[in-house]
Amino acid sequence: MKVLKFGGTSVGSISNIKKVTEIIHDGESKIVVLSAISGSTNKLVEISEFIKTNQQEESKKIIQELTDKYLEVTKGLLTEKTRTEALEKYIYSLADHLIYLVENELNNYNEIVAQGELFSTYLVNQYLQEQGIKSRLISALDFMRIDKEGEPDYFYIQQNLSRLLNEKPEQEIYITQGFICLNNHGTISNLKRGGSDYTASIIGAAIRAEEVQIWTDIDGFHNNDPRFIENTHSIAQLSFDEAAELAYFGAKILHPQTVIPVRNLEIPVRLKNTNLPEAEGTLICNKVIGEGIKAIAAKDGITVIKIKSERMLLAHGFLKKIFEIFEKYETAIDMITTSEIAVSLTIDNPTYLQEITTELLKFAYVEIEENKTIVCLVGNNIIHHETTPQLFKILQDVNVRMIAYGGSNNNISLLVNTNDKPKTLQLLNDYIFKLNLV
Ligand SMILES: Nc1ncnc2c1ncn2[C@@H]1O[C@H](COP(=O)(O)OP(=O)(O)O)[C@@H](O)[C@H]1O
Ligand SMILES: N[C@@H](CC(=O)OP(=O)(O)O)C(=O)O
Repeated sequence: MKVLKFGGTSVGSISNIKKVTEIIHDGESKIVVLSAISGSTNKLVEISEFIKTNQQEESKKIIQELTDKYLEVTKGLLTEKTRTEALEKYIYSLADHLIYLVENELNNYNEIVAQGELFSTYLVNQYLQEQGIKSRLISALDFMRIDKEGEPDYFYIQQNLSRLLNEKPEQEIYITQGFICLNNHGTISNLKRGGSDYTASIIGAAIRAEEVQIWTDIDGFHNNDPRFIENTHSIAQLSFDEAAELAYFGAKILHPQTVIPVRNLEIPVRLKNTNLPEAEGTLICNKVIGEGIKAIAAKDGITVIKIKSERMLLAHGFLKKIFEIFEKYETAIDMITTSEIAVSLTIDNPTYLQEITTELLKFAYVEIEENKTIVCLVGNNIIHHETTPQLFKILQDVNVRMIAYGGSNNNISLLVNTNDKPKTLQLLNDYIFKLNLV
């Protein structure tokens, strides 16, 4: 069985839902994971933010926009009166519920942001059934659960998912929600923004799927960020390691954790374009093909912490002391460079920056630099490849704050000012891809 995930844009309009239907209605039994209609999770997050600050008028305006969008898609998609009425009733009671939360200042973020996926799956399932397709909606809240560390609870997921699949076998399509889950207390939670890809790969691992497919609005993984660079191209094949590095370092097309559940089970992940199903897309699997730089990605919102101490010189245990502080505040470090008297490291989550700084100040000088971007070059055995030294030519044109080279054979990372990101991506693109260095 395959698992097919369709993102927000794929379910974001009537015409796209019809394209999704054509793709999934091929006679084979499958699990279909859907995200919320594009833009709706952002609106739900805004509602939650406005509840926090008790901005009732603003919240109600967004609730109205969401209601209008949901009604528009429903009316444009469904033709049977009873189904349309059931959906309309659902939409109005969702609006009433959200207004109730607003008026009573009840900010349950997790419950609010879950509504996008709950609606899109309900709608698409009704549409498929109206088309006479054998489709069944199974709620992610009946099987998808994370433990207290936030990791998928595979035993629970497998048991419950197989029970639900066996309850009504012989469906062509089992639809479920991406992103949402239960936590270890059994209350509603989620897999973090963009987490529907992760849902698909967790399900893929749980059922030992033949393949996990991620359908979006572009024909696979591109060699550079298409939002900043023109004429990027799709990469036919990436190894799990290469894809994981690119996703972690900002390639938005894939949630960073997606490859984790499927890597050891060797379940391939295929990235496909809903608007161009015939395009090959990108196959992510265990095979490593070629050497050298395959793609560039960039991750914003990086903070540098420079820790300086005269006594660092020859002082063993200095780094241990630093790392223990980051461990205490559960803050991951992405890049690190050292000199005789200073250590610079980067974090992408500044939640505990103040607390970390206070503890570091007890034994060192600390400088903080914000608004940095990690630009990451990825490819098999990149650090040994003969063409890689070419990339250092760009250093004369860009202000590079830090370089990580050799931490892994597949990755070279450069830290630059976020303002310089487009220029850096373009320069690298010109040097590497236009000059055909790979
Ligand atoms: N290296 C890359 N390759 C392909 N797409 C990328 C890359 N980096 C960023 N993107 C962006 O990722 C988008 C798809 O991801 P996303 O918006 O999360 O889709 P969905 O809503 O379908 O989950 C593309 O439209 C593209 O702009
Ligand atoms: N709807 C959620 C989950 C998700 O994965 O969405 P998308 O597949 O559209 O990136 C979000 O916006 O974060």
